Amino acid sequence: MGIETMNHSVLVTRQIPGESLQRLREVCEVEVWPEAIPPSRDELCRLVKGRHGLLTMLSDRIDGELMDVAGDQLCVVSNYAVGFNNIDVDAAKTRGVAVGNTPDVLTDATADLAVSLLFAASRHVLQAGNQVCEGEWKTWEPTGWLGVEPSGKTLGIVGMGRIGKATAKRLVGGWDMNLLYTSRSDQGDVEKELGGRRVELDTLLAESDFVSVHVALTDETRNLIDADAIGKMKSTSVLVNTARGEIVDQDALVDALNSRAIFAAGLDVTTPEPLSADHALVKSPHCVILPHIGSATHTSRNAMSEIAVDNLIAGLAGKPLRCSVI
Ligand SMILES: NC(=O)C1=CN([C@@H]2O[C@H](COP(=O)(O)OP(=O)(O)OC[C@H]3O[C@@H](n4cnc5c(N)ncnc54)[C@H](OP(=O)(O)O)[C@@H]3O)[C@@H](O)[C@H]2O)C=CC1
Ligand SMILES: O=CC(=O)O
Repeated sequence: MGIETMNHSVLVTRQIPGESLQRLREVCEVEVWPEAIPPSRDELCRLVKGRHGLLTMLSDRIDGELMDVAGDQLCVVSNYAVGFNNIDVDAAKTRGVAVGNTPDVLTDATADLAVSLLFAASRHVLQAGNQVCEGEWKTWEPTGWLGVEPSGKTLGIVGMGRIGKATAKRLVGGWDMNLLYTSRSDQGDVEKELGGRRVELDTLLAESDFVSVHVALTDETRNLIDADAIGKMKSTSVLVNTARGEIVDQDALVDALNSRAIFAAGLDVTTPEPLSADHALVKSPHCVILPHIGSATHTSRNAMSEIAVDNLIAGLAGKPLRCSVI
């Protein structure tokens, strides 16, 4: 494979962890964007020209225009993520460009983070901790920092995919929660294992004490959790989103948190990313926001590097990708 691809040129849009880039350098010419901040659109357009392969991130918009700028020789785009809403897959299909992602290896890490956010939001973990850091911890207060508990309550999983299932497994098994979920596809195995019930979104929102969002971002799921949807939630409920910011209407969420229409929210994803420090959600005492760190463990990120590089090498050689989204 090395001989066939040796004169191929690949752009990697950020440094990635692990040793896998070394493998890539053995089979083709590699340029890695050296900075932590992603290349601008103009920079990306300049950098993709003449490349055979791209190893991209969520913040890189890979559309038909960019593929055309790259040129006809482009044969593979390998996304360093399981989500691939930043890539125009139809445009890639039309141009015969293979598209890969990194599923499974980040499922546990992301489900762990969803559970962490659920607890952080339910128990004011961030805000209470900040009180200590700011020297404002005066005394033990019988009525201070009162939160809500998941044990024995109802969990609503929006999108019973890999991460949705892993999150449900943790919370049903560990905290004895009752499970409701939405899914387009039949999930008989989940119901057998976890005893859940598949329901319409409206029912899930109305009956759940904790709602965790795990659908992929598509045209159908953009703003799925809008003002109307949030309006159906219980005033004591907690919303967690580790999927994509665009799935939740943030203005509606701000209103709901400010008016105490829901109890709290925990977000690993926002629109835009990064969210400015003066955004109402960041300021809200009822919201915990993390900087999109769902898959950020050594194990997951190293494994994602391996898959992303395997995808790229296979695509350059015209072979089926290890994990293809097309
Ligand atoms: N915060 C982070 O760092 C991370 C975030 N993510 C996000 O989590 C998402 C889920 O990942 P993963 O569980 O591995 O993916 P899966 O593909 O296993 O699950 C995606 C789910 O989305 C549902 N879905 C897809 N399209 C639609 C639609 N149009 N309408 C309704 N439901 C839809 C699928 O439903 P069905 O089964 O019916 O097709 C499925 O349940 C990723 O797409 C990504 O955005 C992932 C990893 C890390
Ligand atoms: O958001 C991360 C991903 O892998 O998708």
